[in-house]
Amino acid sequence: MAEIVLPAPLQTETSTPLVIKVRDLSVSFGDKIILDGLDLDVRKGEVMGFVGGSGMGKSVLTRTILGLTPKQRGLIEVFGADLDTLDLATRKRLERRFGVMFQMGALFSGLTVKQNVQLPLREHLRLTGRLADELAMLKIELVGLEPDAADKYPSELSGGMIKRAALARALALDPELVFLDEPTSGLDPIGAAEFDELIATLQKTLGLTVFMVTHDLDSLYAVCDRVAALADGKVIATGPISTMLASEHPWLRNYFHGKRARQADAASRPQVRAAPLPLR
Ligand SMILES: Nc1ncnc2c1ncn2[C@@H]1O[C@H](COP(=O)(O)OP(=O)(O)OP(=O)(O)O)[C@@H](O)[C@H]1O
Repeated sequence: MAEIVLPAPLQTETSTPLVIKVRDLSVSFGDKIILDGLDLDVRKGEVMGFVGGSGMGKSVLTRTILGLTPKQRGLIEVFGADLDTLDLATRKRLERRFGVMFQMGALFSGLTVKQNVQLPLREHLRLTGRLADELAMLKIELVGLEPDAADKYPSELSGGMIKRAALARALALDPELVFLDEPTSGLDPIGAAEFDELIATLQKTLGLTVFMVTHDLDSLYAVCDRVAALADGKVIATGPISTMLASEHPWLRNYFHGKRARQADAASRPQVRAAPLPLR
């Protein structure tokens, strides 16, 4: 019997596959409710910026998606799989598909940059020492560090170098999805702009999906395709910057129309602040 070939489904914007799907997520610590029925979609190939007031639960959401913080209720799917239901081996295989850059880099202080970058390689792959060295050096170069940074310890690095080393570690396993928790915090404006540019370039060239928690308005303008905003335990708005600017929600009005917001908006104009990717 002849094989029936079905046409490939149309990939409209709304049918872009979801890399992260969160539904009705609730997380509490004791009687303190942090996330309360939160829904979120992150689409394949996009940079999603995640914003919200300090202490609102951005890092808690990231850690819950990663399976590091337990949830009380709700569904979380990463690459279409509910991490809670996977056996250990399947879960490990899935975890190889995402990389994480924690707040402030979170490098191991007793390990060199190269050894830090090699940690995920050693955890997930059986490599010879030489191959692990070569792969780590590739990642170190990929993030714009000089080769001599490889043998330095975190205490010998500048803030910007620490961020780059942490990004190299997050990219060690060639992930499809990268979580970045406040990647530009603590950097001066020039360092932050360079880091934004690096993220945008890597996202484009490696075809990454990026979930980026940030307070940095410049990063939102320069790097993100869409933004999701967190308040009162829920995502209160999702969309491109234009959606955020049009929102009447008091927190969003304050965040996107306050004094610092106007500076970021002005700085995102050509020639003033490098915008590596056009806003979509
Ligand atoms: N393990 C934990 N036990 C108890 N409370 C916690 C725990 N982790 C986080 N919290 C609380 O959850 C709330 C949200 O914290 P989270 O770090 O997610 O905030 P955030 O939005 O990332 O803040 P910031 O922007 O300042 O980093 C805070 O009140 C924090 O104290």
